[in-house]
Formats: sequence, structure tokens, C-alpha cells
Amino acid sequence: MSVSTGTRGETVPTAPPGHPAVDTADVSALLERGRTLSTPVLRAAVDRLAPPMDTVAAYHFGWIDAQGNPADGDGGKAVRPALALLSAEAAGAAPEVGVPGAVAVELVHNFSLLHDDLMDGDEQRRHRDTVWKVHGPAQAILVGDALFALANELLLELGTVEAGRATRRLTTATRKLIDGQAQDISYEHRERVTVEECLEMEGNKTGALLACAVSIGAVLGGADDRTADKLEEYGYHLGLAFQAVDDLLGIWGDPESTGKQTWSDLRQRKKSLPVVAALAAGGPASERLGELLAADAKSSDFDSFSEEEFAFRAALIEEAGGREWTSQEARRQHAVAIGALDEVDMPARVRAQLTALADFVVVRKR
Ligand SMILES: CC(C)=CCC/C(C)=C/CC/C(C)=C/COP(=O)(O)OP(=O)(O)O
Repeated sequence: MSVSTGTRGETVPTAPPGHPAVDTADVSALLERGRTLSTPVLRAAVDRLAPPMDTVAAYHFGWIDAQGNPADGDGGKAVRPALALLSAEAAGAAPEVGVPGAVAVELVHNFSLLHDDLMDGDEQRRHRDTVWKVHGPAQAILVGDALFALANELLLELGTVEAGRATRRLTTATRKLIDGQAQDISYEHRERVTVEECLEMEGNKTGALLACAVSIGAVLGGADDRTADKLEEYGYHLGLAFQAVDDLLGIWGDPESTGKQTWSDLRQRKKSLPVVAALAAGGPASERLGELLAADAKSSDFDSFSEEEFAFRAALIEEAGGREWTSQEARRQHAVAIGALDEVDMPARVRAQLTALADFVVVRKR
């Protein structure tokens, strides 16, 4: 493993050179490769943080438990790092060229999760208590901010023209992610949100960063802007498919698999796609749902609603067709994503692997 020097003079491991290409469209192997190549760089980046932020971040990534003991916790699926490495390969570069991009995108993703959990009051993520619950809101805010700063620091330290272009794409994606979060939160307080508004919000909060994951490795590998833009089209629609599935899991997901609370999106009054589609559908179940949600918005008992009350709302969403519409939307966005790949010249193996990752996104249970 080669070593570079960080800003405070500490050693920062870079990815081991010559990591073999994954030969098959085996999604687990692709995710594992992303994790293997990016984790040492991610850990070294987190080590730069001043105490106690280094420890808080290590807890968030699952490297230690709440007592500070070493742990092998769920650090997330690592979809974005896998995409960033394939992105480098799509541009004809070695996968490790994409590693700084993979880590930078994963840092921004985790910054957003830390802040999102705090804003939503979510108590569980990745099968354990959220950072704000264990370490308090101030640490969740600070560590989130710090991960965002680290992402830009890591890229800019490369000091190349390509890294400057990659940073530009990442900061734009981050701004869109923040736009999307602001839209998402404002929709919680609105009685009606159109399907188009919901898709625009989800494209911002999820599509933009997935798009960036798929272009960042290629940009670091020297791809031109047209190629990067085309790859982003795949990533954006993949992100919309990803978020549609996330919306389904946010209502009907099994907490054992998702690592989150039951009915997490309903508890938060989220205007997610199944809800918005059900409200737009019309018919008795849709109208009943609309009346109930309007009453819930004014209810002072909402926070103490029982499981049965949320189950009833979920059943109405399903009866009104919101679940089926969202599943179809995930498949539709998946098809658009795959179609965008046709416009990029890349090795057949990489195309097959990007296709396999897209397939995984729509069938995932976590
Ligand atoms: C500014 C701000 C607070 C923005 C929040 C934006 C936000 C939380 C968007 C949701 C994105 C998403 C689908 C996360 C789960 O990713 P995943 O399933 O890949 O998570 P994993 O890494 O745990 O697998």
C-alpha cells in the first residue's frame, strides 16, 4: 500500500495498486471491492478529525460500538464507492484511480445521513442507535460538517486538473442534495404535493449524488465532460430508482433488514412517492387517506400513534395503488438508466456490471 502525507503531516494510506478487476457481474463482489479499496482511505481521513469527532465518526461508520470498543458494524451498502470505481473503469482507467472519488462521495453521503437523522428525529440507522441519540445533536452536526469538508479536502489535495473538475461536480451535487432535503422537509407540512414535485425533490436529494458517484471516477480517469454527463444520466435515473425503492422500504420494509424503525417515513409525515401517488390516484381509499393525513397534520396525539394506526395508513396507501405505482416507477427509472449506458463507449464488462448494480438497486431489501 502506498502512503501520502495529509495536511497535518499524518500518513494517509492510498489504495493498494493493481487491485484486480472484478470479472463477473457479481454485485456482492463489486460492493466488496468498493469497500475494500475505500475503507483504508476513509479511516485515515476520519483519523484527521479532532477528538471526540474522530470517535463519533468511527461509531457512525460501525468501526467502534457506543462504548468505544472495536466493532464490525454495518457501515452501509457502499453502493456509491462501487459505482465510483466502475466509473473509473468506464473511462478506461484502473479502478483505484476512482478511490479518492469513491471516498469523497461516501463522505458526503454520510454527512447527509448524520444530518438527516437529526432533522427527522430518527433513532435507528444501520441496526444501531443514531449518532445524535448516542452522542447528542451537536456532535451529529459537527461530524456531518466535518465529513463534508474532508470530502473536498481529499479531492483537492490531489492537486490535479481532473481533481478540480471532480470537486466541482461533487460540490454541485452536494448543493442539489441540500436543495432536495429542504424540499423534502417543506413537503412534510404541505397537504398536497404533486408526483412531479416529489420526483424533482428525490432527483435532488438522491439522484444528484448517485449521478456524481458514476461520473467522479471517470473524471479522475481523464474522461471528457460529455462522457461524464452521460454517465451522470445513468446515475441520476439509478438514483430515482434507488429512492423509489427506499420509499417502499420506508413504509413496508422489514426493520430486521433495513436497520430502521417500522413505518419510519409515515412517522415523519413524509410525502414520499407511495403517499403522493396514492393521494393523486383518486377513489375511495385515496380520499380516505387524504382526510386522515389532513387530520394527522393537526393531531396533537400523532407522536403517540400505535403500530395499528400506521398499519392502517399503509394499507390505505396500498389500496389506493401507491405501492404498485412506486414499484413500477422504480422499474421505469431502472430502464431509463440502463438506456443511458448505451450512449457511452465502455468495456462490455463494465457495462454489464453497471447493469447488474442497477438490477440490485431495484430488488434490494435494505
Ligand atoms: C442535506 C441532507 C441532510 C440531505 C439528506 C439527503 C438524504 C438523506 C437522502 C436520502 C438518500 C438515501 C436513499 C440514503 C440511503 O442510502 P443507502 O441506502 O445507500 O445508505 P447506506 O450507506 O446505509 O447503505
